[in-house]
Amino acid sequence: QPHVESADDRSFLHAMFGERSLYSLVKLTEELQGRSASNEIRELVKLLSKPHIKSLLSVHDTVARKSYDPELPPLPDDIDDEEDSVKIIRLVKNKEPLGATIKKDEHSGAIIVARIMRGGAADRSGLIHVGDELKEVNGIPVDDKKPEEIIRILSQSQGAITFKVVPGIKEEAQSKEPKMFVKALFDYNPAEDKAIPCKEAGLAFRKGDILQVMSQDDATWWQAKLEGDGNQRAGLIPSKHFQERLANNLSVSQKVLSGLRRSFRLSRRDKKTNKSMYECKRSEQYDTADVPTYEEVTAYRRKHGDRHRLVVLVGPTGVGLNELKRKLLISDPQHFSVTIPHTSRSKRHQESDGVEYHFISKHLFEADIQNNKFIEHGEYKGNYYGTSLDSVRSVLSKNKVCLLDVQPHTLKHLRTAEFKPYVVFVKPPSIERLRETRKSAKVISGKDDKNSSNPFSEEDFQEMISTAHMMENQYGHLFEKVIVNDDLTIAFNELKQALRKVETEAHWVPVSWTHS
Ligand SMILES: Nc1ncnc2c1ncn2[C@@H]1O[C@H](COP(=O)(O)OP(=O)(O)OP(=O)(O)O)[C@@H](O)[C@H]1O
Repeated sequence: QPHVESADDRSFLHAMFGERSLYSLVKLTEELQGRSASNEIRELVKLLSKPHIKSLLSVHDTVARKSYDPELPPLPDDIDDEEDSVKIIRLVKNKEPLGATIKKDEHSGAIIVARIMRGGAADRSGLIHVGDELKEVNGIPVDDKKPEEIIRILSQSQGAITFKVVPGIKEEAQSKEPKMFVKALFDYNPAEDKAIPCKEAGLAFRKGDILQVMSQDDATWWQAKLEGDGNQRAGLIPSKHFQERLANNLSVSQKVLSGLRRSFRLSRRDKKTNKSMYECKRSEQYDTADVPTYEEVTAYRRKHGDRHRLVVLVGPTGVGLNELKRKLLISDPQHFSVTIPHTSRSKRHQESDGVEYHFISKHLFEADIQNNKFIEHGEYKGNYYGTSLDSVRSVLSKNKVCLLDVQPHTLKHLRTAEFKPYVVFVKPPSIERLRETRKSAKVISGKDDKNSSNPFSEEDFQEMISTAHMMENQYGHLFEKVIVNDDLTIAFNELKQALRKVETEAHWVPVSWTHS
């Protein structure tokens, strides 16, 4: 043909007509038309005319023609020189949300892309950016629409969505993936949060969860992922600052409420003498000061020969802290140990200094209180009793695991790089289970001086449960492990296993504990 001029075209046609497959196809067509009588042929015709075979062939043809690029709307002929350059973006939407939020600019009234969620569909496309101005969605102008209306249009559309945007000013190139991990110290559910700009974009988490913070660009809403969750998409979480403000407003009402509750039974009793010890001031009990938000953490694994983390047991009186400590000590006396308390009372003759107690003078005891040498101290019948920081150090320096039970308000003083406390909260089971399991247990009463031990009363159980509740509310964010002391053997095994894990496996600790 005269119009086939170039040598390239000619050699292409020559090669195509010389193709064996084309030859076979032509032969096949002839055969099919000529001999329609044969059963095999009829069957083949039937197979080839099935819709899915047809669509397979059609897909093949589309791919072979490379015609899978989106068909863009034609460019308008009369482009106004004054008009900003626009970008036409076509995204195919599946069930996954787009992962972008929009807002109306207060001054210009323009619809602006406010956020792109890391790892979401919009982010992965690389086509939409924060600051882009949205002009049209599927050909519908959006300038005059409210963000909610636009969201409705988006959520109703399926398949390909075409956006017309005016690109915003280019953002700084994203720095490499941030690696800040935080432990959440509160529960968060975006569905119940009135403040969040978009509930669907929120990330729900529980107290104790580890979050990887992906972006802190926004002062009120950070973007984060749950650690260890396969999901690559980040969600919105309240920033530390924002949560602190919220929580501060809340805690005023909480304080009023807690004032109405019955007070703690404050004593940790001296088992030998049944003394009430370690009273704490009411102001101290309610002094949480720092609002629990997030704590920056890092992975930590104890190296062989390193000191052990201090094991701190917390729980309401009578829940079984001493029982659990005793069982641990018996199970491995070489490994576990407890502190020796100080007292200002005089030594009895069957006692030895440094065994039952460190016996010191009242004067020295008072000086030590002044110098903050005690974790807890108290007075009973004119004598002081207390647990010193040095008594903990002494156990740890022998490379033993130190078991300590304290009032929860002392936790914040113990949370240092030196002690790295592993805080276990021992919780009572339901009141029904308390009645069943504690039938033969004795509450060692410190209320009278007669060293009496009585069975638990119904009131003891109720108080145990309400105190546990209160402790969890107020200090729950500091507990790394919660053990319900229902069946003693089960609780003990759970504790022992948790302690072994902490000694041998990597886990999260506050960043400040690792660079000292
Ligand atoms: N799981 C359990 N089942 C049955 N009895 C239990 C259980 N745990 C503890 N007990 C019993 O309950 C009583 C109180 O326990 P324990 O003295 O260990 O409590 P505690 O938390 O140390 O209390 P306190 O702080 O007042 O000294 C003891 O008689 C103990 O044997």
